[in-house]
Amino acid sequence: MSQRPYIVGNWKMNGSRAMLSEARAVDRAAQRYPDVEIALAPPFPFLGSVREAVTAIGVGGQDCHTAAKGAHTGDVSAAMLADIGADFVILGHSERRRDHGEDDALVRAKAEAALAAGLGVIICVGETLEERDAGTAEAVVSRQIEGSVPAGESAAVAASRLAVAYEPVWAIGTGRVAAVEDVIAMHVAVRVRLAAIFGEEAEKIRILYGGSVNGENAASLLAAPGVGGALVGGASLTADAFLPIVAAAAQPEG
Ligand SMILES: O=C[C@H](O)COP(=O)(O)O
Repeated sequence: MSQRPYIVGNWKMNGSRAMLSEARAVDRAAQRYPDVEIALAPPFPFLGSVREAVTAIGVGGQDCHTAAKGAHTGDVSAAMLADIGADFVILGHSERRRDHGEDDALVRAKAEAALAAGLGVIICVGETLEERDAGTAEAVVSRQIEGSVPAGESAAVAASRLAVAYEPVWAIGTGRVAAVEDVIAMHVAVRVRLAAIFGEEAEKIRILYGGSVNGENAASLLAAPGVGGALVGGASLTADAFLPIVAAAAQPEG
C-alpha cells in the first residue's frame, strides 16, 4: 500500500474548550511526521474551534445525519460538517450502534450522504466478545461491510475517500488489545469483502485498527500487514499520549 498511515484521534464525548491546546500541540508536532496523515475528531461543539486552530492535521465529525437539512432536532448534517471545514466523518462506531441503535443500512445511508457532501468517511465495524468466542467474528464483520459500505459509489471515490476501521468491541476502552495475528486475519477478511464490492481499487482503501491502541502497542499493530493506521480513543485525549502513536506510525517495527 502506498498511502500514508492514517492516525485518527476520536475524542468521543470528552473534552472542553481547554483541549484546543492539545489539538494545537498535535498540529505543531505534525510537521515532524510528514509521512503520517493525522486527524482529530472532537465533539461537535468544539469542531469549528479545532478546525480554526490547526492547519497540518485533518478534522472530522463523529456522526452525521442522512439528510442535508431539515427538521431533525439535535442532528448535524454532512453538509454542515463540510461547511465548517471538516475533512471526514466517523460513521457506524460501535458506541453509536449500541447507544442509538444504528444498523448497517443507516450507516450506509449516512456514508452516502457524507460522500455526496465531499467528506471522507471512516466506517467502523467489529465483533462483540460473544461473537468472537462463538467463532463468528469474520462472518459478522463481513456482513457489516456488505451492509454498511456504500456499494453504489465508484471504486475511485471509495479508493480516495473511504476508510474502514476494524474495532473489536471487546477491545474498545478496555485495555485489552487484539492479538496481532487476529488483527491481520480480520483485516484480510475486511479487504476481501471490499474487493468483492470495489474490485482491485479496494487495495487503496485504508483499513485502520481500533481498540486500546497506545504508545506502547502501536508499533507492532501498525507494522502488521494490511493495517493502514489506527483509530484511537482514550490515548488521543492528550498530545502526550497521542504523539507516540503518530511516531510509531512514522517508523513501524520491522
Ligand atoms: O474510536 C476509537 C475506538 O473506539 C478505540 O477507543 P480506545 O482507544 O479508547 O479503546
